[in-house]
Amino acid sequence: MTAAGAAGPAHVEESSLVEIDDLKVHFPIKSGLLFDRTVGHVYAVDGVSLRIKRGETYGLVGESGCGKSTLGRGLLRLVEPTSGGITFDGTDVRSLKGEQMRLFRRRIQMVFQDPMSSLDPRQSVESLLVEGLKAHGLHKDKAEVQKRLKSTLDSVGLPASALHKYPHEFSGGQRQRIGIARALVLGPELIVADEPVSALDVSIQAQVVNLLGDLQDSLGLTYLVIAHDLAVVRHISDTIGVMYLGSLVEEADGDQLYERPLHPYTRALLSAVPIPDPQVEDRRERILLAGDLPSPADPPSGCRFRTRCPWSRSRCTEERPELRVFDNSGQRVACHFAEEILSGELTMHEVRAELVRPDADRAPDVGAELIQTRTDLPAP
Ligand SMILES: Nc1ncnc2c1ncn2[C@@H]1O[C@H](COP(=O)(O)OP(=O)(O)OP(=O)(O)O)[C@@H](O)[C@H]1O
Repeated sequence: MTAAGAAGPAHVEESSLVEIDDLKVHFPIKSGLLFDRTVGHVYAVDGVSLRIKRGETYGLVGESGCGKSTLGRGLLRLVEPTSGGITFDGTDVRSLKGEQMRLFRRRIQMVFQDPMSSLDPRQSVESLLVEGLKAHGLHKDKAEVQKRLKSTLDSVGLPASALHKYPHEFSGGQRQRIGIARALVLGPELIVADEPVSALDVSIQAQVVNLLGDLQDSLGLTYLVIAHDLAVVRHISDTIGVMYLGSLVEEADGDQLYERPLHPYTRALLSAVPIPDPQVEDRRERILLAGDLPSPADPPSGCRFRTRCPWSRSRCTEERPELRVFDNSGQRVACHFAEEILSGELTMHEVRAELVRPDADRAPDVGAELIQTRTDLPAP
């Protein structure tokens, strides 16, 4: 039985387009004059299991360096996984070779963060779009190609005249539309969007997010959206996975994760997202994470998060928590003490939580206060 199969969310029984099982991507660290000695490894992805249902958006969040992009690239085998299983629509991706691999790549396309650096400035939009078709031998019928290019541009809200222009002639948002068109032109089933809106102005982000939603509805696409920003992922994701130092620490339906974050890392991430309602914003708890993200070349023993966790106990040093089903809601969490933390039974130790109390009788700058110990932590 697979790891996720053993302890997977309710949606495992539904049709999964992507199944990732205990995936590991370890990059060797080389040394010596000829860089021929392996002196260690960067554990970029270190045992991730997840399912992406056909037609859904799976949002993967976590701080920079936690392994999100490597997971996305490993799925396409743009980096070769060290171990683990990847199944796409029932096909074992890791066993594909040559022509089979080429055909598979057409079914999954990537959209990158910075359209300016992912689009060659010397190529016209037409040439950028035809490039993918050429790689798959789909460029021979010129009339058919023109029809395809124009309808693809139309689907991303760009006029046919854009074909003869160059990337620098477009705004950031339009360039990202070209990046999306380039992914769409091959008719993929899954799009891996790596920080698709992070390089854009906030006012433009919503337009691109809406476009992705419209395309999903009209074309039945499945998305893996990678982002460091929970606010972006919340609006588009059916399921959200939270990554920390190469591992998935929590997974839940979008609303569930916001209503009842279980993992201390998710709680800390959510406590940093601004809430538009000033009354709620004033009352809520903020958890400040102590210290920096440890190096993925030298991860802590046991729970990877324990060095920054205000609730960690000795068991966390000794035993790495499995991603397990929390209750019959399907929410999964990798924390030994999720139940005790949620109920308030477990005391934070050496807490560094920034708290604004609802009944504060102090000046409004109380947010800066650091409290030492708090036992009655409410669910955020
Ligand atoms: N080709 C590589 N060789 C060696 N180390 C790598 C390679 N690619 C990524 N890494 C390392 O793997 C870790 C995870 O990187 P990754 O880019 O997947 O993280 P991320 O969460 O996507 O962060 P970001 O949002 O900054 O891209 C980082 O420590 C990174 O330096």
